[in-house]
Amino acid sequence: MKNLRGKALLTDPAHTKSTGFTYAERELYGLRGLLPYDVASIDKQIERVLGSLRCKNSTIEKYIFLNALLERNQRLFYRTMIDHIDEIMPLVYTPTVGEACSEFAHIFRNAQGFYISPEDRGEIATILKNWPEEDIRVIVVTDGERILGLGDLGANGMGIPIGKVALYVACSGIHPAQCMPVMLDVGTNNIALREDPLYLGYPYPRLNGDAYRSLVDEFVKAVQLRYPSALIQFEDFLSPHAFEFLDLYAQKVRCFNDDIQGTAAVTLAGIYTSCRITKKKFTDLNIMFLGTGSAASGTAELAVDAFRAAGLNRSQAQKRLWFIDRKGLVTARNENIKPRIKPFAHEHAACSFVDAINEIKPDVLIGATGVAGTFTEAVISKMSSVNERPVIIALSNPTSHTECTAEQAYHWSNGKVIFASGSPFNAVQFKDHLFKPAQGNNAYIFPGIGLGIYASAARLVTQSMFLAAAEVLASTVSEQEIHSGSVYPALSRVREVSHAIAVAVCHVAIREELTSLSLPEDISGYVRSLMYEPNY
Ligand SMILES: NC(=O)c1ccc[n+]([C@@H]2O[C@H](COP(=O)([O-])OP(=O)(O)OC[C@H]3O[C@@H](n4cnc5c(N)ncnc54)[C@H](O)[C@@H]3O)[C@@H](O)[C@H]2O)c1
Ligand SMILES: O=C(O)C[C@H](O)C(=O)O
Ligand SMILES: [Mg+2]
Repeated sequence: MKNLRGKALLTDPAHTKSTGFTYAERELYGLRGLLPYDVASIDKQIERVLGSLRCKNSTIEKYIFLNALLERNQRLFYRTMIDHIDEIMPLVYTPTVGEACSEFAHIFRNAQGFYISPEDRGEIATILKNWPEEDIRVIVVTDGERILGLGDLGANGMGIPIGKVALYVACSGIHPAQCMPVMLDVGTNNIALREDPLYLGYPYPRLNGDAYRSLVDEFVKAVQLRYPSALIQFEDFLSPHAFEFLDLYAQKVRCFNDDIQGTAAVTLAGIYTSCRITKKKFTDLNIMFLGTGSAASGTAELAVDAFRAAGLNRSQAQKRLWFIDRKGLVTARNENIKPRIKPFAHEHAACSFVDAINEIKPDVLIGATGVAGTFTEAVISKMSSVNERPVIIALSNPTSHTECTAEQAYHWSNGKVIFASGSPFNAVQFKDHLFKPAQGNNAYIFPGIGLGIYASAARLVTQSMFLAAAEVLASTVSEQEIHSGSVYPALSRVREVSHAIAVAVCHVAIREELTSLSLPEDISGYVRSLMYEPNY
């Protein structure tokens, strides 16, 4: 415990137990007189935390309160989060984190995470040595250009890596000291931010072209030097940069893009589970996407792998996937089709979104636009008229940017829809049924992927790992959850899910010869032994 004593120990967030120090510890560490009489159990402290939390009037105040707790007492924060994940996750992650990013410069208290600006060019490897931890296993990095559906938030986007790191710890048990949030602050094209006198970031237009790419490259290389065991998670980069960096680095370093690959796996899992409700065969499904960006094309690409694994050839698989953009159906006749969308631009007459649903009759509709209200009543009614049980996944975050709300989905489909959404919604009473929509968020995937990479020390992160993660996630959904309309397991089981995903990742790493570790026979027990449990 770093020989901490007295006030220094009491105020050290990683080591304090606050009122939880026993009398013997108070004697030993020079804490007598520094604490009130009562020795509180962690459960009693949690009760106090929840009492104060629930008095706050707004979600942003709750965010600030929880962040302050994290800075004060790490173990208490994570124990509270793990034990009350349904209540806490939406406050430290999506959707509140969106609000926190928008307000970041105004609610800022203390720097968390690592900031790199263009002025650090040529010195990134050197300044990385300022980070106090020696054994980093997970780095979540953003350049803030596509923060959820909120657009370019510049350095305010740091809230996202901080939130994702909290999920790594709470949802898969990677130790907080081994996770690092990073902001590649290359400027912002958001003029309102640059003009905000309180803005904390590099107050210039975004770097672009070679200047931008070479800074990202320097960062990736510096990480290999300073933290060779780290996994780099690219987060909330705008496409096409998102794809560009994935294509450039995925075969060279231990990295993945969460918006492309993590999202693909969670969405695919939801589709797999929906087949248990609809009784449709997976390989018979037609899937339609609204939006042609990272999340949608990443999902389509993983779906191709899934269809192929289930017996279709590549061309048959691609034909099951359809894209809608702002102008309607993307067909082979369109001009300037994005390279990643080309395989899914099929021969078809041009038509509107609703007409495309009528003609193609997709079983599954996925929204990844970042634009609220794009699943209109006409869209949902049409999905319900061509399907007995339409499957609709509105991925966009935060809640204010969702393609449709859960309430709209159940009402407009007359209770027929199987619905999931990127941001959480409360249960919806429709007629005599209480629907509990599930949260289709990559939070079910990336923590387990990270833990699996940590455990296996795999050199690379591969598509097969995401495919395996999707299968594992789908397999964890219980019959009861399915009955209540959920295609994902309850959040309260997310650690169990992450553990299972990590075990699957280890198996893929062995199968694909990506690890030089000789993993113990009991991989499940081994992975569990790595999971941090915040207790005193
Ligand atoms: N639930 C999750 O786990 C999860 C994961 C990743 C992304 N997302 C969310 O998905 C959204 C999109 O993320 P992305 O990374 O794919 O962004 P992106 O910018 O790469 O893609 C957005 C796409 O939507 C299209 N679009 C915008 N408005 C449209 C409209 N009215 N009609 C049709 N298409 C339209 C854009 O042209 C673009 O192709 C964001 O809100 C993000 O928060 C959710
Ligand atoms: O951050 C989230 O909640 C999911 C996803 O990574 C997103 O960008 O929306
Ligand atoms: Mg994201």
